[in-house]
Amino acid sequence: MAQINPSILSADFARLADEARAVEGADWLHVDVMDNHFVPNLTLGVPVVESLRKATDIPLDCHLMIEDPDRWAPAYVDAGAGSVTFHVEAAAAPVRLAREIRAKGARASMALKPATPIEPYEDLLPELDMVLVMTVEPGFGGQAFLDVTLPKIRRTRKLIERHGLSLWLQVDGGVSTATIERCAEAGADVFVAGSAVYGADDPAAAVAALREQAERAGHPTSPTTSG
Ligand SMILES: O=C(CO)[C@@H](O)[C@H](O)COP(=O)(O)O
Ligand SMILES: [Co+2]
Repeated sequence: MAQINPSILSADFARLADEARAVEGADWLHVDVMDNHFVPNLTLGVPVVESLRKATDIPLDCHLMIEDPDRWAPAYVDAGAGSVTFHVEAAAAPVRLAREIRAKGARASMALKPATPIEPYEDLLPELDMVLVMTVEPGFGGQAFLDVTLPKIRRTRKLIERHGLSLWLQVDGGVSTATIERCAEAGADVFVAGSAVYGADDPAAAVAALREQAERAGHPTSPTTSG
């Protein structure tokens, strides 16, 4: 089944608990952590993740857009994240970091900015539970989807298949009813959507519509779309 992860970056930060509950049919809640160094924007950190964990039953998918994730990522597992994504461009020791995240009980995920190729990191795939291919430059919600990332989604799906792995392949940035089919056809099976969900009159209905569209277009061999 295709998974839809609403990004709270597009939610009302003064009402985060309510905003989390507004999408309770969603698979994961995507939490964008930005440090104003790795990206030119600042959002939230460990205490907010701890509070969100208490406020909702949806598992938390923390996307760390921060420098030195080797140092900070484990604290997000302790705070209650079920999945922690670090940017490979920022990680000093990605294998060690992925192992540490998994050893602490969360899913480990590696993100790639639009211009970062997957091929140099092929050997890391068995250490991971998910790869995130960014479909906009990280830092802000509401940006236009970058079509130039579609070939990388396809190549990443092929590498996952070649290695016989059941990794999830997440896309994040500009995902909407206008772009989700292209992502699903290319092989993505986990879809982050911020403005397309929280900008809708009925966020829960927007999640359901996106999921249905992704499943119809889904790549036949991706583990989450083939049942
Ligand atoms: O990580 C990021 C942005 O850096 C995302 O998770 C955005 O929050 C997605 O927002 P939309 O592009 O869907 O509005
Ligand atoms: Co994100």
